[in-house]
Amino acid sequence: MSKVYVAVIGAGGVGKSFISQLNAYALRSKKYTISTILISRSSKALLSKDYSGLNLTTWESDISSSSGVKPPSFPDETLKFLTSAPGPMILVDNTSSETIAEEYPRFLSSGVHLVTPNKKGFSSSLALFKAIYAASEAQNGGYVFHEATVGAGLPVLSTLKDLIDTGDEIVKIEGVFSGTMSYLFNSFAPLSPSGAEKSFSACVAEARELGYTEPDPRDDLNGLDVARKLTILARLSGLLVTEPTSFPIQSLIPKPLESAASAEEFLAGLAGFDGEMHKVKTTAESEGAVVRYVGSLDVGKGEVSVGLRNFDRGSTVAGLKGSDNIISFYTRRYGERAMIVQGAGAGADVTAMGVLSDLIKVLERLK
Ligand SMILES: NC(=O)C1=CN([C@@H]2O[C@H](COP(=O)(O)OP(=O)(O)OC[C@H]3O[C@@H](n4cnc5c(N)ncnc54)[C@H](OP(=O)(O)O)[C@@H]3O)[C@@H](O)[C@H]2O)C=CC1
Ligand SMILES: N[C@@H](CC=O)C(=O)O
Ligand code: NA
Repeated sequence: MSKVYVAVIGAGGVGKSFISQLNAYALRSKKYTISTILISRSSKALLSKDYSGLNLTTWESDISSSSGVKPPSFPDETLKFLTSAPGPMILVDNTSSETIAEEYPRFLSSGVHLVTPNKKGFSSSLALFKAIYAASEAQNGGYVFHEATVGAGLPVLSTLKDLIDTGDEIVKIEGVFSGTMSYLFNSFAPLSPSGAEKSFSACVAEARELGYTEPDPRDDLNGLDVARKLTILARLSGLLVTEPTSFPIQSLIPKPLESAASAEEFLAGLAGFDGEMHKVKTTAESEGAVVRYVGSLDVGKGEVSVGLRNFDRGSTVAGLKGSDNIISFYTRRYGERAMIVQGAGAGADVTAMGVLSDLIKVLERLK
């Protein structure tokens, strides 16, 4: 059995589910002994100082007991602890922290492998994106996988890689890229209404409760989350978008709430603007359509667009359910009839599945 070390930073919705899936995987694996040496939240952490491994069944009560300690400083103490592990080391970043993402090149250069659903490293400055891949590709660099940064566990980035690696040309990628936006419009403006009409703000509260939104739901509603996903797809397709804000993004944040001091203040004020979204919905209905939030990347033209669009009631996009994403790849080989990936695009379990499958990809590549 090969012994592999894992450090988990971020144990919220996705992180908790990831740890539970990792525990089950470790128990059934006949090939790898997995030792989890760090689980860290923002102010409490569990460390296995002798590298023997933490208990993944009791970690949640352990971290809030006296075993929970102040997290090691990031990046210095964390990097030192990880690189002193007596075997291959995999860092799992389940936060949405930009500060952590900025240090990925340092960890990768030190031979630490990285898997993450955090979009920040791959969709902020182009310089950071390039530095991450350069560090990974350098001699003794760690592997990097981030499937869950687009479409959660759906095989979006692996599909894109397969298309490109086999010599296909990406023409256009379009669809519904946000589980939150999908849920909001599928519930607020459903194809076949059942029961009482729901307000937009009530749907936002539900999406948050279901764990679909970003830690701060304004990052979904301002369109930036979708813009980040399209930036990742664009860059991996060879279109070197400089920032996720380099193209027009339609924000659904009402102007007066742009200055809200916190997510809580924003959510408390949102109901006061339900009338605006109701108007958008009824305008679409009066044209026999439904409104949905979509994105499109035209690689040939170098164009990216993110925002609301009306869809014919018979279209596939109009008929999506729950938090479903749909991503259509138009390529030279797939021509007019796109290759389509569809399914739940947010939620702790489906995202954690994407993160764990990336971790397994790292394991399979270890010598
Ligand atoms: N939810 C989803 O459906 C999807 C999420 N993702 C991505 O997954 C990531 C996690 O999302 P989610 O689990 O929903 O978010 P949560 O807000 O539920 O969890 C975030 C976790 O990160 C911890 N954290 C934040 N900053 C730090 C830090 N500096 N050091 C250590 N821990 C830190 C938080 O600590 P504390 O517990 O103390 O607050 C919390 O445990 C995000 O990047 C998100 O974009 C991607 C696809 C889908
Ligand atoms: N907030 C995001 C989570 C996944 O990336 C979404 O709603 O799609
Ligand atoms: Na994915």
